[in-house]
Amino acid sequence: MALAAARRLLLHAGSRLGRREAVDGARRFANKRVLVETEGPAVMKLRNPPVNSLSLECLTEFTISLEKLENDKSIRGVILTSECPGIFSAGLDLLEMYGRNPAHYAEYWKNVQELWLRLYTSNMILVSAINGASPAGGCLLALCCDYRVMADNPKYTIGLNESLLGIVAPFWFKDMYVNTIGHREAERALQLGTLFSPAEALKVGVVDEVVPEDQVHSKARSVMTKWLAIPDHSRQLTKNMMRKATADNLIKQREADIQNFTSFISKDSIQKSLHMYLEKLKQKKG
Ligand SMILES: CC/C=C\C/C=C\CCCC/C=C/C(=O)SCCNC(=O)CCNC(=O)[C@H](O)C(C)(C)COP(=O)(O)OP(=O)(O)OC[C@H]1O[C@@H](n2cnc3c(N)ncnc32)[C@H](O)[C@@H]1OP(=O)(O)O
Repeated sequence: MALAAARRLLLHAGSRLGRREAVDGARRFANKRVLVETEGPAVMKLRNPPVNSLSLECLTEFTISLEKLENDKSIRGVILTSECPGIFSAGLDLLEMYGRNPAHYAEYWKNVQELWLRLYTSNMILVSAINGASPAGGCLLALCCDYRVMADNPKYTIGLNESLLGIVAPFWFKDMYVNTIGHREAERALQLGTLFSPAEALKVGVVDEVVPEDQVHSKARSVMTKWLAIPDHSRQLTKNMMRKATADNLIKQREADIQNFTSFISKDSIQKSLHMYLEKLKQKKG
């Protein structure tokens, strides 16, 4: 209920902002954690500092922005990137999965599923400009895209590292990984929780291209131009043919997946692992 109300408020605020900024001549709309520019190729920028973690609010704003873009028939493609220096996205917000109650876990997971289904089955062309670290849920966002361009900076890593946290990537994360890099590579990377450097990610196929950091956005734009030259109807039908079975696999068991997540994440042993991981992140500083 609370989330539905927040969603209505955000949609309303979003459309108000949209109108005001359009009057200013800049075609863009924004909510607090997601900025969308629709001048030229549409660009969606995550801005949830310090690390673009996907909190419930961030997920909601992201989903709403995507919905608005989908509803605008003049927008055929979106570049997904980050406004946080050095970070694409740190993935799901660990604080949404630690020390909360089962109802919260269920609500959070429903929203993670919702964003994934919308992104993965989007009719728009999605290109990610990966300009920073992209672990776990950050990698998931990138994997939803039709093409991934990553900055050539060895400090940036990408991959599904869940097993390093003592948690397990859900079957639909795994399915998408397998679809992208093949069964053997996915099996190894998932068990080891591998975070790939840009060069390794390119080699294994997690990303499609690695370019110097200052060229990530221009490359993403030129990729978009190429993809926009393909007729929408044939490209969309082809995308749907490639992705539908994977999305349907979650759709047919969404409720069971929410139950699985809630009971798994509520376990004392899992909460303990998350606590240790969060402590490790804190200690990294000191
Ligand atoms: C049987 C199975 C059934 C169902 C499945 C069940 C459950 C499992 C599914 C769960 C799937 C999970 C997916 C995820 O995405 S989990 C999140 C994984 N993310 C990570 O591991 C990234 C962790 N972060 C980092 O490695 C670094 O922070 C990063 C991104 C490289 C940036 O480094 P740096 O710039 O040095 O910044 P800091 O580390 O100092 O971080 C700053 C600040 O942010 C906090 N923080 C970092 N990441 C997160 C996060 N993901 N969520 C929340 N908060 C995060 C960090 O703690 C610091 O906080 P502080 O208060 O100390 O300032």
